[in-house]
Amino acid sequence: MSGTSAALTPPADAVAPVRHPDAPPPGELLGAHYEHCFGCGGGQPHGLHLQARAGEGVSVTAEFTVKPAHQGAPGLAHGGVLATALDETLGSLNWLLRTIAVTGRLETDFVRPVPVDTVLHLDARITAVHGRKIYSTATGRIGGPEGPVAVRADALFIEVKVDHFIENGRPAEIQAAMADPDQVKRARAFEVNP
Ligand SMILES: CCCCCCCCCCCCCC(=O)SCCNC(=O)CCNC(=O)[C@H](O)C(C)(C)COP(=O)(O)OP(=O)(O)OC[C@H]1O[C@@H](n2cnc3c(N)ncnc32)[C@H](O)[C@@H]1OP(=O)(O)O
Repeated sequence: MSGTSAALTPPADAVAPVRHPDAPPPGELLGAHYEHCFGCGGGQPHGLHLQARAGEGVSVTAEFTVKPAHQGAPGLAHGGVLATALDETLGSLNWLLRTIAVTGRLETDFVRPVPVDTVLHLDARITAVHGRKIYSTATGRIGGPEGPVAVRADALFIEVKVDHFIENGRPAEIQAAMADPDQVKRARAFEVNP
């Protein structure tokens, strides 16, 4: 069963997404937006270590290998972990717009069970933009990039300013991030008109 709620259907006056002229070229790895991100950071031992790569237009591809730490049922990936993989891949699309945005809504279909050691091949693209609202869709396939769909999602991301993190994040991590020149550089790469 699948279906997209009205909140994830772009309004009639939504526009097509525009790839930023300084977006990484197709094929380039995007890298982690934050070292301690559970989805993409190298500093999380049990994280997903998901690696996203710029695609054509406003699209990305990504891979995530399911590890024993990601189990829900014996030998199978936890659904919340698979939703995280979709969320992270969809979030990385904002590199291509150079916009900072957070997930407002994520609707996920779990189509097939995903065993431990499986490589999940993810593919995501932005479908429309309406003001601060960014509409996107993703699939995760198993057995190869052209294999059967195991999970899919539609999402709505909402554009925010860097202040969103500064005002809401725990001060210790915010101060550490702001003191790290690499982190500041990565945050800038997301900003519109830096
Ligand atoms: C220094 C560190 C830098 C790090 C940089 C990289 C970070 C990247 C991280 C990526 C990590 C991976 C990704 C992650 O894990 S991101 C982490 C998970 N997400 C969050 O924590 C977000 C929590 N939510 C919020 O902060 C607020 O609710 C936001 C900011 C989203 C909106 O509150 P705000 O007060 O700003 O805006 P608004 O309420 O006026 O709404 C605006 C418009 O949006 C529409 N709307 C809103 N919500 C929904 C909804 N649920 N369904 C349908 N529609 C919704 C709303 O109707 C309105 O539409 P319209 O009336 O205009 O038509």
